[in-house]
Amino acid sequence: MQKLFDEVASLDRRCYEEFFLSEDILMEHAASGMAEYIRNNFAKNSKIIVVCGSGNNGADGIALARLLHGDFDTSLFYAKEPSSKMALLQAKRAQSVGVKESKELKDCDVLVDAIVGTGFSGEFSEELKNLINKMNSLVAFKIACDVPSGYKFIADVTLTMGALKKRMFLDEVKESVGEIKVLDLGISRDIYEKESNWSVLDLDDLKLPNRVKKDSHKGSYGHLAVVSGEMCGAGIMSALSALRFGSGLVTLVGFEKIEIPHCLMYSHKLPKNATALAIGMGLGAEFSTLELEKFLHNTLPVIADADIFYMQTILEILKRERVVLTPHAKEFVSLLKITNLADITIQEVQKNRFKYVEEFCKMFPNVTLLLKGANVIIAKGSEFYINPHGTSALAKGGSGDVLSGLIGALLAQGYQPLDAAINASLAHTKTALNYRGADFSLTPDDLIDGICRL
Ligand SMILES: NC(=O)C1=CN([C@@H]2O[C@H](COP(=O)(O)OP(=O)(O)OC[C@H]3O[C@@H](n4cnc5c(N)ncnc54)[C@H](OP(=O)(O)O)[C@@H]3O)[C@@H](O)[C@H]2O)[C@@H](O)CC1
Ligand SMILES: Nc1ncnc2c1ncn2[C@@H]1O[C@H](COP(=O)(O)OP(=O)(O)O)[C@@H](O)[C@H]1O
Ligand SMILES: [K+]
Repeated sequence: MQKLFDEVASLDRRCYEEFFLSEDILMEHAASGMAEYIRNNFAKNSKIIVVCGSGNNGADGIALARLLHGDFDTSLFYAKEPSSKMALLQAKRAQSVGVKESKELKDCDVLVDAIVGTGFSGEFSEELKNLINKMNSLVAFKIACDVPSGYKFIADVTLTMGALKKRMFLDEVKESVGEIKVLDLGISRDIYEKESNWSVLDLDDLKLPNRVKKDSHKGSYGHLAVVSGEMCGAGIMSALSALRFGSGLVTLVGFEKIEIPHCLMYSHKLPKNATALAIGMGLGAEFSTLELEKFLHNTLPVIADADIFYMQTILEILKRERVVLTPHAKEFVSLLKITNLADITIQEVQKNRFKYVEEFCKMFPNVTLLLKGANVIIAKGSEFYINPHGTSALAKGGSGDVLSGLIGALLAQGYQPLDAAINASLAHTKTALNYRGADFSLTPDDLIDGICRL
């Protein structure tokens, strides 16, 4: 798990004021970290172009060019003339050791974007927009210095300074950051960072529901009841996922007898020994509100998904002690509206995912919220996690039903809701990553099958 920060300027300030590390020392480490990455990954004399802006992000880039000069065919391209104190100093140093300046951009081995970093806000001029488009079109391995400039540069890797920034994990930013690596700034990252209630999950954080008890039987591993609605395939996929993820028993609950796989059970009533309930997937208009509420006359932990976010019944579910909600952005819009928290568009949610998740959790501190997307947010109370390991292979109808089944399985086996959501989400994305077929071909059945190889 790695911590996430809204801003790092205050962490830098602490370095100057409490650790007596100057801006120059920090910058030299930032540039050395980037140089080390290039030295480790590219042959001597490779052609490197560093595109620099006028501020300290540009200064990082100029320092990098100086460090590589002599061992690599390095040139500096000034998108804007240096203007910050450090950029002017770095330019003087680079010039005095003979770093070349280039007036045109061409294909190369490595293209470094050091136009702007975390100090930039606002809009680029047309000229800079065109320059970034040109950079994106070049054939080169692309490195973003600290952050991709304006999140418009499309990087293969972002070498970020000191700590991870939250903004890098917005869904739309996933398009531009590439792989993210954190560089130390002259002290260990553990000392550089402060406390944060936001973290990024690592795949290694996954704890599987491995069976350690020898003297056990199916009843030892819980019983998930999955409410089966109009689109019964959704419930079946959830139920099969739950069985694969260790739930001792899984029953589909509905009014109509449907064809189901032989490993599942079917009932018109909630089983007496159910230990968790999954509700919402493929629900459609199958049940009246009254009928739905019958399923909720108990204190079972609940995983609520999909259609339930458009129904008033969700307000009852929110009062429960153990509950996980798994909306995607559109369903979250409805949830925010029903709860009177906000009346906004999907675009507004996507631009402000962190803010609305925080507001929702403040209002419903008992609820575990999992907001789906390219980067999944999982939150409860004042604890916030991001799972960035999913890929667009998951962008297919039914992927979410599998996720709800995985969460249901862990709830049924006694996991606390936040742990259930975190571990199921990690299992979901790890299974997709393990898939060996073409990325467009992953089906919910492949996901369910892949659970057994975690
Ligand atoms: N703090 C530290 O010790 C450390 C800092 N570090 C590094 O510093 C970076 C932060 O540097 P920063 O604060 O100088 O800001 P930065 O991201 O370069 O952007 C500001 C520049 O943007 C420019 N600009 C503004 N509007 C613009 C526009 N529309 N279009 C184009 N340009 C525009 C503006 O130009 P001006 O208006 O002055 O002409 C100004 O010069 C950080 O990301 C990391 O890389 C590391 O070395 C670690 C140690
Ligand atoms: N581009 C993507 N990158 C990573 N994960 C994705 C992407 N698109 C979808 N997903 C994941 O796939 C799942 C889709 O769920 P959902 O939209 O509810 O689908 P459905 O209801 O059809 O099952 C979510 O877990 C989501 O985070
Ligand atoms: K940059």
